[in-house]
Amino acid sequence: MSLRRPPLPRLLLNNVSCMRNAQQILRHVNVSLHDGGALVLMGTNGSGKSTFLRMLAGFSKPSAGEILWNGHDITQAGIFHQYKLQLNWLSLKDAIKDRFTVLDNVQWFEVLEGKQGGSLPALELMGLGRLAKDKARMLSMGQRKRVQLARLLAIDRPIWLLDEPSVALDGDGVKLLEYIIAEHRKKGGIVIVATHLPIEIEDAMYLRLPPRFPRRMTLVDMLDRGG
Ligand SMILES: Nc1ncnc2c1ncn2[C@@H]1O[C@H](COP(=O)(O)OP(=O)(O)OP(=O)(O)O)[C@@H](O)[C@H]1O
Repeated sequence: MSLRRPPLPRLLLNNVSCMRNAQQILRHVNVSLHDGGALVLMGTNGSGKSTFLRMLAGFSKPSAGEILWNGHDITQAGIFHQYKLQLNWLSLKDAIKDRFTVLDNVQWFEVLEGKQGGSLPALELMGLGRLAKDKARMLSMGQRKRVQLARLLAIDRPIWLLDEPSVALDGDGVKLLEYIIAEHRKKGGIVIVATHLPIEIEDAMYLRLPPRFPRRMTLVDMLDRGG
């Protein structure tokens, strides 16, 4: 009988902490993700969800602990070079150029990736096929978010880091988002989502980040008391 070692997690956060502006934002976070895994980050405003994603994207480094990809520390230059090619990052800043067409706004990302032919089908899946030739300045907020989601599909990298991906989406848009996340995971992709809004992701791990400051009385509390 051969004893096989369990596979390494694709991503492992080992006792990770993170400082910003000399303040401790994240403390002792431990997470392991295998192919097809999903993690949902929840927490109040300022609790550190975006900081968590930024650290995974390599924009900031852990102040303690380590982030391992295939068992290698992502902060090592040679490893980071390979690791960053695995990442697809969706943030509140959409990097959409208003002067260019909706299709161009997806296609450029695809071309930079050395790929072709995926942009129009991705826009069609997101319900924007009809607008592909229009200038991006015509888009509503929800449509801009759908363009960002079309980019995820056209670029097609394994690790998705999604910061508030459902903001501005209508009900159908959220269903589409949930669908593409599920399909991505079926192919072995990993999805990490920071969100305030409810999202259905089967068998996802949930990490609720603690508030960073004691909660003070707010206008909402006063209104509640008055009612
Ligand atoms: N560029 C920065 N420099 C220093 N501190 C920052 C910076 N950006 C954010 N912070 C601080 O880090 C903390 C966590 O911010 P972060 O954006 O990660 O929270 P969040 O959970 O994503 O919040 P939200 O729900 O409002 O998006 C906040 O207290 C914030 O003041």
